[in-house]
Amino acid sequence: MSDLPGIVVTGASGRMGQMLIRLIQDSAKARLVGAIEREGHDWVGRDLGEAMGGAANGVLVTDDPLVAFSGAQAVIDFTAPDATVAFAKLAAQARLTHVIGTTGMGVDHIAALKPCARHAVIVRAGNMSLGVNLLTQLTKKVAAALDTDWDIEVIEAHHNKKVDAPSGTALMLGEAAAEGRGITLAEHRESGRDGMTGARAKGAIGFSAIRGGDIVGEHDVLFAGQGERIVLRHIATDRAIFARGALKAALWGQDKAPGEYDMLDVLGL
Ligand SMILES: NC(=O)C1=CN([C@@H]2O[C@H](COP(=O)(O)OP(=O)(O)OC[C@H]3O[C@@H](n4cnc5c(N)ncnc54)[C@H](O)[C@@H]3O)[C@@H](O)[C@H]2O)C=CC1
Ligand SMILES: O=C(O)C1=N[C@H](C(=O)O)C[C@H](O)C1
Repeated sequence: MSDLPGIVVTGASGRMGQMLIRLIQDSAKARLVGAIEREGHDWVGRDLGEAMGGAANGVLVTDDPLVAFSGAQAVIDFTAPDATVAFAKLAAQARLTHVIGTTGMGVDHIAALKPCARHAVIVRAGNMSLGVNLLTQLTKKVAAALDTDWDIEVIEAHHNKKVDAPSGTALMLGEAAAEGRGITLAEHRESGRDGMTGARAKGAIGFSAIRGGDIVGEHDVLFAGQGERIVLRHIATDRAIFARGALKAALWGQDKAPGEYDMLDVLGL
């Protein structure tokens, strides 16, 4: 039996699930000990390696988190909000580090994580990449330097299968801009313009979402002034950047006290 932390991946057949499984299998710092899919999914009960179109790897895909979590040290979860809350309760009982990449979480979902974080480490971020997390810091700094004569818009583009908008990353960037300005995003958020919207509210932080094709994820933070504009941009071309961040978070969490953390904590930014 290896001493390397054992990791479970939820949403194993998903875009991020498969990326994570490949990364962990190739890693010298962790081992893959479980794979979870939703009840009724045709991968459940199958060997994971074969389900992914390769050689058998001895990991059976299960829809039972209790089975998968026994003997694990961390779970990496890129699924859907309700599923993530259910996983958080079980991960807390098993004292596993829970890395949450799932976006589209509402206030109730986020509130439900609080009691879980009393028992286990939770690392949650709408974007696990180094580049985006650094961009949040730059956004905060620029927003702090400019007054409300500068309109702030977060523009994001993603593939045509994405189900939530604005993206988790866009919301992180919007929160960073709000923090820099010393306001709350909840009170100044403007999104979903259509029809006779009226003029832009001074001081609003706006969101625009593009969906199409296979775009991995692109984010601009636009500061639009009179006669000049500043654009801070991140372009993701490979989902591996998110998977690498998530694995880093799972390993980082192994010696931390229970609580809620984000990627700024993990990356030391
Ligand atoms: N934080 C970050 O860095 C990133 C976050 N994401 C987010 O991760 C989530 C997943 O993204 P994708 O992999 O592109 O989606 P996807 O749709 O390809 O995969 C989601 C998987 O979760 C599975 N699933 C749903 N409910 C489940 C349940 N109750 N139990 C087990 N499995 C369940 C689905 O069957 C599917 O295989 C989205 O919320 C997305 O926005 C995606 C990329 C990066
Ligand atoms: O759904 C995606 O694909 C992505 N989701 C995250 C988000 O909502 O920001 C991160 C990344 O942009 C890809």
